[in-house]
Amino acid sequence: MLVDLRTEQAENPLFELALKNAVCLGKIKHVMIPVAVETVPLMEQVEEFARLVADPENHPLFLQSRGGLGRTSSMVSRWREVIARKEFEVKPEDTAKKNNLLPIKKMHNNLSAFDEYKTDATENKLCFVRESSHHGCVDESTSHTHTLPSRTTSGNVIRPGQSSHLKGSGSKVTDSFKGLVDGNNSRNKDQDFIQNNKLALSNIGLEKDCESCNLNAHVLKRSSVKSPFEAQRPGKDVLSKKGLIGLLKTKTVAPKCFDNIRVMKPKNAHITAIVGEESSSKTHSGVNLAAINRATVNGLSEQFEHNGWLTEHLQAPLNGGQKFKDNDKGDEITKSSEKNNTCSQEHISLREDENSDQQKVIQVSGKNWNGSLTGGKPDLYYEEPASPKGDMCASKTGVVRLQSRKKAEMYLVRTDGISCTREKVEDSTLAFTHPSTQQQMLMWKTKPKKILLLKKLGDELMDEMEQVASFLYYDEQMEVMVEPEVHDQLARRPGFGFVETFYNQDTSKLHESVDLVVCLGGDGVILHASNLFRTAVPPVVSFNLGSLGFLTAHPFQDFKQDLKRIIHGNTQNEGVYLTLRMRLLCELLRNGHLIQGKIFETLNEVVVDRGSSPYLSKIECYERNRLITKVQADGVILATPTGSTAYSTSAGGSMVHPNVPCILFTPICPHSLSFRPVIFPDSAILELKIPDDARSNAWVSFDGKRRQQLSRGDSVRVRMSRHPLPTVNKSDQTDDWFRSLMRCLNWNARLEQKAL
Ligand SMILES: NC(=O)c1ccc[n+]([C@@H]2O[C@H](COP(=O)([O-])OP(=O)(O)OC[C@H]3O[C@@H](n4cnc5c(N)ncnc54)[C@H](O)[C@@H]3O)[C@@H](O)[C@H]2O)c1
Ligand SMILES: Nc1ncnc2c1ncn2[C@@H]1O[C@H](COP(=O)(O)OP(=O)(O)OP(=O)(O)O)[C@@H](O)[C@H]1O
Repeated sequence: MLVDLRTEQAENPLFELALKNAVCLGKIKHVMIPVAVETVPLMEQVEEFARLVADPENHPLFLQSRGGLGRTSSMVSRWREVIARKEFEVKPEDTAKKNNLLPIKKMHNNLSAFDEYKTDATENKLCFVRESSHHGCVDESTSHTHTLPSRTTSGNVIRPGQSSHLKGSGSKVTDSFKGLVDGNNSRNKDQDFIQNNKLALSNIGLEKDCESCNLNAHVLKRSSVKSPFEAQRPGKDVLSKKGLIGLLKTKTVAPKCFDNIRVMKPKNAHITAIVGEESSSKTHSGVNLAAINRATVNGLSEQFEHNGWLTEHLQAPLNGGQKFKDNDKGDEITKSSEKNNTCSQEHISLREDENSDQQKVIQVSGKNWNGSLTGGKPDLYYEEPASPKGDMCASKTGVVRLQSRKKAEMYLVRTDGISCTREKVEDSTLAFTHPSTQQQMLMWKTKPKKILLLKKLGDELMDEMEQVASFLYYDEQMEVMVEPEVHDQLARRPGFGFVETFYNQDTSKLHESVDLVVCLGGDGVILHASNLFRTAVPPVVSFNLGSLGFLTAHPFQDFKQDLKRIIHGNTQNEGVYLTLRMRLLCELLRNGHLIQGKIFETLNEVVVDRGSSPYLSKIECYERNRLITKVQADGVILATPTGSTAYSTSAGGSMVHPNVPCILFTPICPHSLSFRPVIFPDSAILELKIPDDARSNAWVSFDGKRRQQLSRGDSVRVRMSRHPLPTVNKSDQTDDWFRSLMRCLNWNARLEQKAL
């Protein structure tokens, strides 16, 4: 069976022809699960795929799209999630025991969506393999923790192929899958489903590949990783060059040398497409994808005329019935056996009736095709005959010279420590497909209900608090929650009995009930809000009632209209923009061991300084256990992009747009002229340690609070937190940021130069 994810036309008309014919002859089942380019498959589509895999009648099964666009890998990785989740649902107790996991309900409480997929689908191993999908190969990857966003695409209908035995399977699919998920009495069916899918998974040789290329370094034991988020961080040796090279060695990839004719060939298949001539084709074991006796090549001539290579090289009329001649020299294009591809004696023949442009004939045949099998799995390959080695080109002097137009081909291997993908670089051109950071928009799926209203400390701003609270309760029918100290005052006032509160001592569950946080005050209130939410933070909207208010984008006088827009935005089909502000997760360590309860989330920065000691502080700085420098200074600031405009700026650090994923490393008065602030990527894991030979202890503080001493041998380990603080933009993230720079820091305010 061929499962086809394409929505676009195939580049290669031969492939389409071969496929149509094979389907008509009932030699292959062709199922379309269309996924638009640069989107990921919907869950129903993945479930449909899993169902197809579960049916042994569909084996061997090929999954194809077009290369380098990520659809096959998304499908495979989501497919694995489905199997894993399915397995967990079927035998939650066994699986949970095996993995030391919480039952799924409890997991819901404690973990986020992608945590839920922590199962034993690959026997606690995560390994990564992906064949280049440019070659229509079976594509494998295991990004278990990747919960890809589901997107609505047009034409998500799952269409069975023309093959009669597939007719009507579309509706059955959903039902049967539903049965598998819901019914207790379908337990055996469930187990078959899982078993068959797991079998298919092992058949594509993931474990084998890992072993064969000595990829132990890339295999993570899931059970040893407490949080899947942690698991996403590359371990020390996960990115080892040796491992990656080993992985690549096991993969054979046909060279791309013939851009405009690519013929997809399965193992042992014989592809022939002939107009007006009978040609027998053998049926081999395995998928008979392209076994074609006869095909009408409608419109082929036109397509070929527009296709570079052929247009250039096949202008001369060719003799009917003759083997295709290379230019006028009459050489038959024959590709001899290549060691790696074991593709021997394939012929590309193209015949054209001398007198008619309309009767171009193309014949592609391959003998002794062995395909390229890695770990026993079937691959589809493009048969790529030889192409001309260079291009004729006239120089200015009129001399015609031969210029090579072929650049070295390359792959891009990406890994996040768990999964690994290998992509062939199109036309050897390294390019970004999209920016890595984008503006985020908040749209409520259901209307928000509960609002946490915060104000700056003290008796100030009680009137403003009343105004906002009554607007939210009486006009917008919201539940309003305030801090205990404010509650003591507000709840006593007539008409404010509705306000609720919480226990300051335990705010760990606060994020589960609060939909939106409204802050009244300056930047300090937002820092305070950040401190209240140690894990996930609801969206925060802040009205400026402070002195500086760099982070408080909304003027207080607009509070009614802004809150309405935020609360009802989605019903008018327009969301509000958010800035996801990165926070830092900081852990205190003593002699390399975590100190219980000493974990902090900071929005601005963590500072290690000399405190009241008159001596220079000596701080060792490590990045992933690699000593990067010994600081001799008043201290070091590790700041987020949000914090870059606070203390870090005062110490000479750059001001960084809040959407840039990075960590700033800024020294405070370093006693070395060469020590300049640097910026690390957000993947950095930094550690600031007080060495044993330091003259004195140091101090550490988090957003200017929770200050504590660091003794010799103590350290603070800092990394990006998985929980950002989302702030609602007044306009958008860039506009808000520059407005704050100008309003609060008088950025680039200078009397303008007069004209001469
Ligand atoms: N020399 C300095 O610049 C210096 C010294 C100590 C602390 N701070 C900053 O103060 C922060 C704590 O703030 P606080 O309100 O609790 O103390 P605070 O009352 O001392 O306020 C410090 C000032 O920093 C401003 N500020 C806070 N976060 C900011 C940000 N992200 N961008 C721009 N300005 C910001 C505040 O508006 C306030 O005016 C610390 O996180 C630290 O960044 C700065
Ligand atoms: N509800 C609160 N509970 C406890 N501390 C708070 C609360 N609100 C603010 N703070 C703290 O009070 C201090 C002053 O906060 P404020 O909102 O006035 O900001 P600020 O830092 O002075 O900023 P700005 O310069 O923008 O006015 C900060 O240290 C802040 O962390």
